[in-house]
Amino acid sequence: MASTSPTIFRPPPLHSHPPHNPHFASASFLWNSPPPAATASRLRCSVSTTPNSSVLPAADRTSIAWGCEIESLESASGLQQWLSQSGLPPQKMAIQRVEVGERGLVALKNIRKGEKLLFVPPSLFITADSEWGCPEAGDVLKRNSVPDWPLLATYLISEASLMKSSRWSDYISALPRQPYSLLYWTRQELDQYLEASQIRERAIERVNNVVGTYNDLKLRIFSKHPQLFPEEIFNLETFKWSFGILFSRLVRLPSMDGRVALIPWADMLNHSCDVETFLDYDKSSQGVVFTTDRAYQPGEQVFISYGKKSNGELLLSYGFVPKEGTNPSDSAELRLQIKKSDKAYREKMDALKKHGLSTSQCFPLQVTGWPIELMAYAYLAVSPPSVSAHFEELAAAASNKDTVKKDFRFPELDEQAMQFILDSCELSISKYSKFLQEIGTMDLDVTSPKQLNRRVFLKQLAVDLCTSERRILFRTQYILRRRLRDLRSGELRALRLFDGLRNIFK
Ligand SMILES: C[S@@+](CC[C@H](N)C(=O)[O-])C[C@H]1O[C@@H](n2cnc3c(N)ncnc32)[C@H](O)[C@@H]1O
Repeated sequence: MASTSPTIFRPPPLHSHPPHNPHFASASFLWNSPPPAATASRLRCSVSTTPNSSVLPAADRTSIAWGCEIESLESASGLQQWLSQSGLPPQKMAIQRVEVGERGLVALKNIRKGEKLLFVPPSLFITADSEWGCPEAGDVLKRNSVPDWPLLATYLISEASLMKSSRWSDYISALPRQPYSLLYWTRQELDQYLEASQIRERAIERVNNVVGTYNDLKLRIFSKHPQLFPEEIFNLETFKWSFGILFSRLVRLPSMDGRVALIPWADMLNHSCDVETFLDYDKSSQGVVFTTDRAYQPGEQVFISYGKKSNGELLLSYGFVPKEGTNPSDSAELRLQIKKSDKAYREKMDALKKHGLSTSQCFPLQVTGWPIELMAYAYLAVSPPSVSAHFEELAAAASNKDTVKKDFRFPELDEQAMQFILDSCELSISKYSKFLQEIGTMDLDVTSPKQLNRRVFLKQLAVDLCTSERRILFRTQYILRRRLRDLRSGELRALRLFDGLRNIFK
């Protein structure tokens, strides 16, 4: 895919574990064509540049002027009323305060296993084709071929700024004013709390992409149409909000060719690692539905799955970490590095480069094992210069391209490769353990109770994430130690047998 823009929302790094469920969208957008010369149309939109400051408590003046505090159910009841007036059929669930996810959909009646629920009609979807309250702004973005994600981010801000005159006003009022997302962590918080986890780098990359996307839109479009996109409304703070909303609520609909959409009402469902059902468009009922994979009784919270995501990925996009040991899709990234002192360092680096890899590479570990790509990388790392003819083959196998043959075997390198992975694993465990020990004594150093609450909350998330990632590393360490022991005792037995035979022949 060619990009003419310096700002791209890069697809998530390629992993070799099974593809994630497609329904909750992952960010991936490219700006494909250069913007045509802007043709000034007659501008007649007016956006409210004086946010309703009465909505915000004094301490939050820098925050955005729409959305709600998630604990409040007032806007949720406004949302339910508007939805039923706008074509949402009667529901077996209602928005309530819940233990998992703060607000969620709770069963009002008995719900059977295998029942279809929701039936949100397409007229209630927000997509890249939705009509703009300010059509001129939408036209400018479309003329500039802005991809779906930044287009939707701008759309949300544009509609939010129209307040009551937007057709989505009741929906936007019920969106969280500050979505739980790593986008809201400062760089210092990311460095401090996620020091041991590879999610820190992904979060920094994501923040940079959002900032880059906003700067790009500003340079190419907003600055050329200041009447349509005033900076008081279209600024980094509001973009952080709209991207936070998209990361935590945008849905990819497999039955609509992977279209991405915000689906009011359906986006009130929280995630559970115990269910597998997901949102999709149902052609027969012409609406977004999901089919329950268990029964619910009145009063129980109803869940869907946001996809087979690790705890780190859930924290990154949705701002929560499931309880330790409850997520079968959990994984931890292990960094493997080829030492500069390696005699074949250059040759290995060149082979890796050819396949889009480098001499320092992360691979996902799960409690059930590790990918074949990691093993190939480890073989390459421990290969002596005498087997340089195989470097290219191993580098190709370490890349996660489906087309590459992966049936390599180097039994003579097995022990060294496993020891290499074990050493990297133990190094990583020591980083997690040091962090978890230090965070217990970390000074929260704040004066306001609001700040203190936030710190305690972030600290807990960091502890939960690091504990779950370290657990996977411990499991990997255990398996590797056992295999190495078996390998060594097998070799020892073979050696004893050989000695025995030699003695007989003597
Ligand atoms: C699609 S929205 C679901 C509705 C959301 N609870 C609300 O009140 O607007 C996704 C957000 O819900 C929360 N959430 C979803 N599943 C959760 C879970 N299992 N544990 C904690 N929070 C969860 C997170 O804040 C996440 O960013």
